[in-house]
Amino acid sequence: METGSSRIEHRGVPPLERLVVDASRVALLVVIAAFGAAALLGRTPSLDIQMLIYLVGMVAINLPHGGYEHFTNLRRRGLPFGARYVALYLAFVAGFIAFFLLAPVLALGLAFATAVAKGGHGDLRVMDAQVGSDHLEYRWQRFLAALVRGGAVMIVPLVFWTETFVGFSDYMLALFDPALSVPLASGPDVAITALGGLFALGVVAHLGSGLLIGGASRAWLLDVFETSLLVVFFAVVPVVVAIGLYFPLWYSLRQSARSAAVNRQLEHRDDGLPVGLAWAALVVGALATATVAAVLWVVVPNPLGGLPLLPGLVAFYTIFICIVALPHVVVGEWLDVGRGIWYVP
Ligand SMILES: CC1=C(/C=C/C(C)=C/C=C/C(C)=C/C=O)C(C)(C)CCC1
Repeated sequence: METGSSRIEHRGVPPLERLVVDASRVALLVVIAAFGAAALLGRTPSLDIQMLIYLVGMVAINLPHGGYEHFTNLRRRGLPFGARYVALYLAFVAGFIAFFLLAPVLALGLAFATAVAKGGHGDLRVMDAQVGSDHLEYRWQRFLAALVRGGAVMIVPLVFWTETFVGFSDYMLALFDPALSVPLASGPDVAITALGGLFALGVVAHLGSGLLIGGASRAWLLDVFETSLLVVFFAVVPVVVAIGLYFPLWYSLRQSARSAAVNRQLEHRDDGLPVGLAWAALVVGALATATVAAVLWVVVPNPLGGLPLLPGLVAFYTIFICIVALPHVVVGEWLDVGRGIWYVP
């Protein structure tokens, strides 16, 4: 089935959006160079600094962007639709919180899958809108592309930063029960090696099939570059910083470029809401998000996992963001068949 054509004319992409996409690539390159050089000099920043970078990147930059994405998705779509969307969203949030309380280890697996789905699916739509996806002709190719780009966010750091990855995963489980730990060793582990091997195979299958089907097109070459960039980024940059900078510097930047490109193509560029109402929608959204965090804090047995403040906050915030990110993907994209949060006309 033919699904993969780029739906926005790339030659006509206005410079600002192209600059923003370029900026996301440069940002990752700069971070790779900085942390690569620091590692060579034996001066990698302390874990405390890494956790601060994570919290600032995720709370101050990534979270507001998430609110903005819902706002741009829901505007002009009418009240009944918006109400259904919010109700479903809250149902998924409540369901995921309940899942964490009942089966924390499985729920943590779902949280990691959410990060993969959000990073991968979101990036696929950026390729459609900005980078080019002509080499992804079939649905299975698009699925593989999303799996590889999203997989880079979780599987590459699991392989290269195993101890920190497993350690923080245990911290996250400690919110629910301090005795729990992930069913993986912290050293070299068969399951981790197998997952890494499968991921490498996925990269080869994704880029190889793109080349066989579409030839060495500009879109394919850019895909090779960006996929390699993500893999190197998550291999070289310590995991806490890598994930803490990926979402603001890659995901949010590129989604804002995508939505700017899409808005430019839409007939009515204004949001159809009086200024006061747009403001109110954003404030209500922010308060609702804060309420989810407060509810989570109250229902979770140990909100900071009995840990010192910084690791406790990283663990709590990560569980929280995964809980609100799951419906972002499921309700905002998969169930919203008419448009979806990563809309590309
Ligand atoms: C595994 C792991 C982490 C997990 C991060 C995750 C799972 C982030 C998810 C973010 C999402 C879903 C953002 C959406 O906008 C940390 C805390 C970096 C610490 C190191 C190990």
